[in-house]
Amino acid sequence: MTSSSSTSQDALSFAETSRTESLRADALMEEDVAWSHGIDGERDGDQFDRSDRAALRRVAGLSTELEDVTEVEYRQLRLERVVLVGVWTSGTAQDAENSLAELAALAETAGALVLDGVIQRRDKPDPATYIGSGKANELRDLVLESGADTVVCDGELSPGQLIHLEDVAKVKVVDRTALILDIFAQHAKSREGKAQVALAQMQYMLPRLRGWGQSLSRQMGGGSGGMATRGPGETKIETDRRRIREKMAKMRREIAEMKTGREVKRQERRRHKVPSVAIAGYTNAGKSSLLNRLTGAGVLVENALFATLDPTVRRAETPSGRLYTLADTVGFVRHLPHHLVEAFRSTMEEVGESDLILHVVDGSHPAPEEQLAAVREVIRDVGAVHVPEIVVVNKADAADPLVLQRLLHVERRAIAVSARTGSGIDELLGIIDSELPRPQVEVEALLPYTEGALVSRVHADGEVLSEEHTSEGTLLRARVHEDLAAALGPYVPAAR
Ligand SMILES: Nc1nc2c(ncn2[C@@H]2O[C@H](COP(=O)(O)OP(=O)(O)OP(=O)(O)O)[C@@H](O)[C@H]2O)c(=O)[nH]1
Ligand SMILES: [Mg+2]
Repeated sequence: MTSSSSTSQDALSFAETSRTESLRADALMEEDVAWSHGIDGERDGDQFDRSDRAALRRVAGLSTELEDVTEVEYRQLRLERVVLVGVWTSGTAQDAENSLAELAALAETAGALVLDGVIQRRDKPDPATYIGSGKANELRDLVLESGADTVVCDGELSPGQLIHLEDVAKVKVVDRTALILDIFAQHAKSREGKAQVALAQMQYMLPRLRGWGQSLSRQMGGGSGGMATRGPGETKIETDRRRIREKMAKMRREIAEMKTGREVKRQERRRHKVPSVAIAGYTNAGKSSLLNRLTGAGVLVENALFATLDPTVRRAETPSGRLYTLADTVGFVRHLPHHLVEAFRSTMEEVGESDLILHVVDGSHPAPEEQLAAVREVIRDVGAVHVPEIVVVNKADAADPLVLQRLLHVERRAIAVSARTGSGIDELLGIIDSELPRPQVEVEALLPYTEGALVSRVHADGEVLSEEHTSEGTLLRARVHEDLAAALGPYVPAAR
């Protein structure tokens, strides 16, 4: 390391420059915002503390890279070595451990290496430091020992809590919400998905700007020549907030437009009376795998949380030959930040408007019942309670047979399958067939052989009860929708 690089490393005091949201703010607000590049001195009386933090840094050589890292690179750099912290307020010790194990999976999904995890028993999180000042000191030791560069808390922390805990731990502190948002940002593929995530991030960020007021412009600093351009903190915060709000309003309009487009498509499906099935479930339950199994579609399957963020709708056919659509959905997770639920509501509405929900749960997970409950809460949240639900206990190949038995016993309408081996899939297809709404009108029609297309339509959209090839044409008895019944009208024999 040259001396110049260590100087700039000092300037980029770790804890202060590294809040996910502050750089995110930079990225979200794009290049039209000229951040001031102040480095030092915005918060007086903090100088010693800050050099202290710089001394604690364990990751070498970041300073030179930081100036032009992309968001993703930033995250990989920053969420490299993490220590997890949970506050256990209710439930059993096992519940607390499961929750922290899930946080570890989330952190790994975000690209972090989990070094350690601690759980603290408290009646409620400490208003100042989340875990209490004594524990915060212990945490600091743990951070030092393990060489972690980040602490991830299993909850949503107030801006004040984040700052206090950072002051003690002397490394960056992020909460579960920020982590989920980060993963969402990484995985969203469609324009709408990306826009929704960006909006949720801004929403999350907005109230936290004030808490960081005095040091925000310094946090934004990345260059070594920034001191001269430093602006007055509070005024700048106000400008930033206004710009973020403007950007959010614009984004909301754009999302509304995109939603109209999707609504049109959905109405088209409804007009054609194609029944729809939504695959919902906890993240990593195997929803995409099941979709693949059921339709042979090549949907991304990853052993990562939130591999799917954009709704994927596939055409499928029941064993009896009826067409329906099968939609993959975003995975649910406990403590999904409420504004994120809001942001994803449009995606989840699809679930509410489907004819059947396949609620996939990972049978090999330590607490599948909890996952079921968490997902149902969201299903209730988006007003989809009226939609019939089949519980699909997946990963039967890897699950404890006793757990499977228990789930199938408790859940009234449940089936155990393995998307991996294919076991239970035929039975599931049969259930889908019988659960899908049936066309209402029963007709008999004699279709001349020139009307092959209409015959095909009856097969695809309706339910053929009998079919006979006569000398005059195809004699069909079928249940069909009103539209199709009208189309068949001319061929319905006047008298039997
Ligand atoms: N053993 C076993 N593993 C499975 C089965 N189905 C899926 N998996 C694995 O579980 C992991 C998650 O599968 P996905 O289909 O991506 O899960 P998902 O519910 O779509 O996940 P998200 O989109 O991230 O919410 C992958 O590693 C799959 O290979 C199964 O039946 N048995
Ligand atoms: Mg998926």
